[in-house]
Amino acid sequence: MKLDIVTIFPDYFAPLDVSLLGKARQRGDVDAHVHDLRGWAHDRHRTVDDTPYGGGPGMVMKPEPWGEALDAIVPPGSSARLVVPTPSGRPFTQELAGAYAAEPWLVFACGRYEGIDARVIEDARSRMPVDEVSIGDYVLAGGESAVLVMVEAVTRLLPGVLGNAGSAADDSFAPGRMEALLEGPVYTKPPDWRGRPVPPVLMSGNHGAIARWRRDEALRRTAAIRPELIARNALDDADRRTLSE
Ligand SMILES: CN1CCC[C@H](Cn2ccc3ccc(-c4n[nH]c(N)c4C#N)cc32)C1
Repeated sequence: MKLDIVTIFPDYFAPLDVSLLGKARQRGDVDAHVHDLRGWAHDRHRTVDDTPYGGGPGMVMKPEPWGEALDAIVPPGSSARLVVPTPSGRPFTQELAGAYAAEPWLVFACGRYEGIDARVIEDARSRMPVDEVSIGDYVLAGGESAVLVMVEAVTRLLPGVLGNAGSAADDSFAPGRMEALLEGPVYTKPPDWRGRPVPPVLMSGNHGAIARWRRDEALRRTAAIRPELIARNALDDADRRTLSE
């Protein structure tokens, strides 16, 4: 997968060089490049913002630097999808992360101030698919944190990145039977810690009983914390018994 990120804070993306994603980059599974938008701002002060037409608070990101940046990064006819984080975007979900993991090339545009001049998105839509996406119902100061979240959620789904292909398939919200259940509790050594034992079933070696216990814990947690998600799952009689307890 090819990733390009345009931002006025390139240092924000130092985390892309660590952990699993850093290894994926070193292996060549992910070809990621971070671009400083100010490289396409040609005045002495490298200006990327100006006052909003119609008045109002704050500043708006000028269209010219963005237009030149996207022209330079995405040549006409290439197959990039532009992803623009914004609080007014469609929700970023595990399903969308899975769709993005199948894309050959994602370009992320990190806005700041009050956002990017709307004509930048309009112009980009004339030559590539553009998604305006939100990572949640709260307001950040810019798009960089959202891009870090999306890049992690997407690249962990790429073959070989997690190093344990089964993990992503068992995620909450991953397609499949555990469609939208919250993760249950996890445990590791020691078997007893501060007088708190690990649930005995997890050390029983009975894989059927372990799977049932894990699903029951996920059902109970989901019913308690996100009851609206229960209906999104294919429940069997055993599930319904657990939820009726
Ligand atoms: C007061 N104003 C309101 C409009 C947005 C201004 C800050 N900002 C500028 C660019 C930009 C990009 C994303 C986000 C953002 N916030 N929350 C989310 N879930 C996001 C996502 N994805 C926020 C952003 C602040």
